[in-house]
Amino acid sequence: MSTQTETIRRVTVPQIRARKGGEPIVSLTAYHAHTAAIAEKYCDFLLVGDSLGMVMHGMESTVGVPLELMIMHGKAVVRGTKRALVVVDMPFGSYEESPSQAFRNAALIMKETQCQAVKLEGGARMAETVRFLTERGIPVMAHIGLTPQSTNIMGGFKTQGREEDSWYFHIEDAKAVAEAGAFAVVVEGVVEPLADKITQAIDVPTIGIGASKSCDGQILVMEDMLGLNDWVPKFVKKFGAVGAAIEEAIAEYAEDVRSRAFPTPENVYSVNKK
Ligand SMILES: Nc1nc(=O)c2c([nH]1)NC[C@@H]1CN(c3ccc(C(=O)N[C@@H](CCC(=O)O)C(=O)O)cc3)CN21
Ligand SMILES: CC(C)C(=O)C(=O)O
Repeated sequence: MSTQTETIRRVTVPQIRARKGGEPIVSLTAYHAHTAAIAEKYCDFLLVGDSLGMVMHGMESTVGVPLELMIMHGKAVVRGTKRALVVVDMPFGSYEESPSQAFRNAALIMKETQCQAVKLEGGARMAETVRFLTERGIPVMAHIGLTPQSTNIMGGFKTQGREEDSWYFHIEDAKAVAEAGAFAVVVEGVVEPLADKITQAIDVPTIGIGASKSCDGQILVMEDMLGLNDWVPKFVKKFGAVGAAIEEAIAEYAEDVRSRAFPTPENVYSVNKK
């Protein structure tokens, strides 16, 4: 009898990179082991996004998210999955200072969580860091357009590229990170013709969120597309009504507790018969 167990291989970075111009790449954010296990049945990669600070922890932006929180949720998602590539976001303040700061924290994220790649925000200004990490064994997913960690500079979460004269800079950002070795680029919150131009300008996949179907793949915050959050950005399509389903179940539970309809005999332990 063979003692070898069948190993389920995770999707790899080169496999994602090779999907440029092919079948759209499917991805979602994931913050917990159980939802990640469901999502990986249908997704090519899962992102432990720093949006978790807002979605799970009630923060007003992603600026306050600590590295430890990213590591904690990264571990949960890696433990809960077998097949999907897992990317963990580098939080604000953990990588911008220097390439060596970025390497130290990215290596910590990878060692602690066993994820396959990290994501960081920024275009041309982060190209040197993207190259530094990639050359040292850390795959990097870049993130351009609307970069939420810069909310205090932008004065909110503002759609980018509404003025045509700004397109050049976004396209240069995409080229800079792709040439520096990023294996994919998240393009967030940009007008459709710009998303199209960015996708055509680089030879690695673009992963769109609020960036139209021109991109090589799509990502959404899982809670948004499930219909768990009341307010969602315009670019979200709600594919479910999970918030309503949770409320219905909790209301029924409360009613059953108050009327003593729950627990029922099936939910109660019995004494051993002598
Ligand atoms: N739940 C959730 N979903 C997300 O997609 C998400 C987060 N949180 N947190 C981190 C960032 C922030 N994101 C956001 C948040 C708000 C808008 C927003 O208010 N957009 C306006 C457009 C404003 C404009 O046109 O300038 C909208 O009406 O959709 C966009 C992206 C995307 N990310
Ligand atoms: C919205 C996605 C792309 C993200 O960066 C996040 O979840 O933090």
